[in-house]
Amino acid sequence: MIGFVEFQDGAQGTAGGTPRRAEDGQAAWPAFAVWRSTAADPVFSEWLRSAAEPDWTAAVTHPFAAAISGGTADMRRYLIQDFQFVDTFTALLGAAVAAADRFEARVPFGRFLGQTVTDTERGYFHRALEALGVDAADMTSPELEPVTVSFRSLMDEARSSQDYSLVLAVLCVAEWVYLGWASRTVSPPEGFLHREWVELHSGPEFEAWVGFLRAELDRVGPALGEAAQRRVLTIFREAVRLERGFFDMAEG
Ligand SMILES: Cc1ncc(CO)c(N)n1
Repeated sequence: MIGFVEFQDGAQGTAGGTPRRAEDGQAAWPAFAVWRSTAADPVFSEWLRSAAEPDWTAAVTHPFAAAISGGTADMRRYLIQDFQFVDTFTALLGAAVAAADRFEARVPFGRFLGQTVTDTERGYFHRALEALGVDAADMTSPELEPVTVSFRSLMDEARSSQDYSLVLAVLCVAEWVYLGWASRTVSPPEGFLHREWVELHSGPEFEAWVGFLRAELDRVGPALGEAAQRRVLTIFREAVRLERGFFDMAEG
């Protein structure tokens, strides 16, 4: 039994200020087999993404994300918390290498893990946190915001499930949402803090990476039974809600 439906998001039932609404119950969304017969773009990843509205659009058009693109966002709290997100995200990428159902699917995860997250992105974090004057303690073990705790719990649930479809769903949300806001950047911001963060999440290579994650969901999702498809939908929606909440948290 998968326990990610309920997770720590504070006594008020919010994550980063985004209320959970009763009408968000997954039963309201049609099954993939039904939805597919009338959808304009009838792929599994689009079934998931459209079920995650309005949080999806709220995340990719979030004022904090727009402020990163515009070079004005105060990155300090956001990057301190995100470094802790990335720690768990990296472990989840390792789970994807382990859980993928074939060699050719393991390769992009391994490549992204080794060449991007643990290399380019790690370097960015080290330079950025140093430039922001973040001390060693806040770099390695800061006080976690509630939304960071919730997001890490969700990723840990997916990782320990060792279920490829669930691991994939969470990874795909994180990367697709980031491609969404970063691609809206009109002109590169001047300072490296904002500019490199946009560059890490946009451009042809990152688009191909998100394209791979979507294609994997489109490949394995339709073959699942209806109950398993619903479990993917539930974790996908929770991840999108947390992406929105993470930007709310960053805004303060
Ligand atoms: C919260 C969050 N979501 C997604 C990404 C992109 O991996 C990130 N760095 N942080």
